[in-house]
Amino acid sequence: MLVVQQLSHSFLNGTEPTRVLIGIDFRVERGEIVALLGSSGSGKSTLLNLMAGLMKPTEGSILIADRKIEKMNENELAVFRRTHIGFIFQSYELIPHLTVRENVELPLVFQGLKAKLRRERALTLLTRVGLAGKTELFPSQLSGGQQQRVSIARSLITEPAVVFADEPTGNLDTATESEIIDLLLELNVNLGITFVIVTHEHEVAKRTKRIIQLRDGRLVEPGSDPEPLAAETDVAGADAMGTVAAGHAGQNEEADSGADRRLREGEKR
Ligand SMILES: Nc1ncnc2c1ncn2[C@@H]1O[C@H](COP(=O)(O)OP(=O)(O)OP(=O)(O)O)[C@@H](O)[C@H]1O
Repeated sequence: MLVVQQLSHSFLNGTEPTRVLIGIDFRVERGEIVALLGSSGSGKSTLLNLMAGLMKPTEGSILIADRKIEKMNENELAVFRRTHIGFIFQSYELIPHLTVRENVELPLVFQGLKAKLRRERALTLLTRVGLAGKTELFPSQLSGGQQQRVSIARSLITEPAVVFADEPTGNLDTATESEIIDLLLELNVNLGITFVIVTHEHEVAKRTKRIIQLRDGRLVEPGSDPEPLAAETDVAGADAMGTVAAGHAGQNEEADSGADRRLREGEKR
């Protein structure tokens, strides 16, 4: 399903390569929900960027749905991300001048799906995440927790093989954080969605069935003492993944109607 094999990555700082990920090996099976836990600087964002194909690893391999991410070219990656990977960001990354429903429909516009079908699927998912009465509002009319529910519905609309949630509760208060994790767990159990939740918070990680912990670029062996983590938020990760949403703009030739065009233009702004 998701297989990370002997993954290492170095950044070139001046002439000296700095290794930030070293020999990472793990797999996430279909229908699993796992937390990728690590303190600031442990390498979470780098690993997420590699798994999403935003960077090529120095060594090793990543398979998602039996495709080798590091072997794909930019066009193949763009299509693969749109169809096989869902993203949930700390800062939601919703398009402000599109309605809640239009935001959720957006990934399907790029797949050329007919408006009626898109609408039906978006409404079904919005009902599923508890937003049946909010579909024609704009993101700014919703609370942070509700905006994150929209972003969760959007991440599921293409029925991706895996959903990467990058600090999904980083902007939320404790009670709302708990509700959002409840929703992810429920979607995992009842719809079989595969989630990888990237977090620096033990409280979030320990609610999942399995924790993959990173420390200084290496995986911590299960059973070893967890390291206390700094209470910092992962803005860098959300920013990096924001380029995924931005990367969609201009890649659509299939859409047909005025509504499609409005959605597309909305995303380019
Ligand atoms: N483009 C880059 N060039 C050089 N070094 C980098 C680059 N990006 C990240 N690093 C370094 O790689 C290490 C891991 O960074 P990364 O952002 O992956 O960690 P993180 O666990 O996501 O941290 P945070 O939670 O603070 O975002 C850090 O030491 C960081 O300074």
